[in-house]
Amino acid sequence: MVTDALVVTDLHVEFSGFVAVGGVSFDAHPGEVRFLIGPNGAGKTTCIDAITGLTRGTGSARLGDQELLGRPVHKIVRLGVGRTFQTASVFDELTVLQNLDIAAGRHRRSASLLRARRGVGASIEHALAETGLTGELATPAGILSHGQKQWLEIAMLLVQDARVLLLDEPVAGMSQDERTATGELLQRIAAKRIVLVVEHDMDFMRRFATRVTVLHQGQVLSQGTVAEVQADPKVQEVYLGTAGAATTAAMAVVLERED
Ligand SMILES: Nc1ncnc2c1ncn2[C@@H]1O[C@H](COP(=O)(O)OP(=O)(O)OP(=O)(O)O)[C@@H](O)[C@H]1O
Repeated sequence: MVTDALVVTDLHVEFSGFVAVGGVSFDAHPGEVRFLIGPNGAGKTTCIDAITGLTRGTGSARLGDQELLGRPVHKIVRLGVGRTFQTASVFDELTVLQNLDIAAGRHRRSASLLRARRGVGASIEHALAETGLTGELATPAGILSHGQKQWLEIAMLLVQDARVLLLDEPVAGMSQDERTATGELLQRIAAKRIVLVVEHDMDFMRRFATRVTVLHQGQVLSQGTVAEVQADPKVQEVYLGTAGAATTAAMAVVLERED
């Protein structure tokens, strides 16, 4: 399965007259780990919210020949667009397998959990192996490490066979090893699916992004490879100037390393 491109054109989102996203265009293809970065309030999450139908946007967001904007959330999910949130939204009291069952739309009675392994479907088996969670099948999600919870969310999207994975700050709060494992996981997933990552972590972006779009105040500031974006004086000004205090230090480190 190789999916079509996601093409966002002239996306606008307003909140009571405030322009949060003011004409953003970018595209994402299978085979690349696509990053959306920018200072706090740049409009990154709002772009994802609009693409997934949580927020009303105008312009266009097409997956292949299907327009996503204007469709209800469940129809967009059915077209194969999945997302994660900044805070993992797994069911803590349920096991890893039960969470994956829910994602797969399956209902498994408690008694059958005892024979859980035998009843694991191929798609769940694959998602568990891909995300390194095979050994955690019967673990309640609530006691997984922070990184494992994020991987479970990604596994849930794989079980749903999402063609597009929109990931909002997937490595926030992760250890260095977990970040590396996540980056490698995203590279594997991106071979056949569209992976779009919203991140603040510049080191992670630098290691794993194939193409980057930099947003600033609801507009595209710069777009290109990591090297191109880092060399762009506009990006340097935003990250090293007055804007984006939270990410300035991180970007500065990246820029220094590039020298
Ligand atoms: N529901 C809403 N109502 C009003 N304003 C909103 C709403 N959601 C977002 N905004 C505003 O839109 C702008 C863009 O927010 P958004 O969350 O998309 O930024 P972001 O780039 O994802 O930032 P961060 O990195 O801090 O998550 C911000 O100024 C934010 O305050």
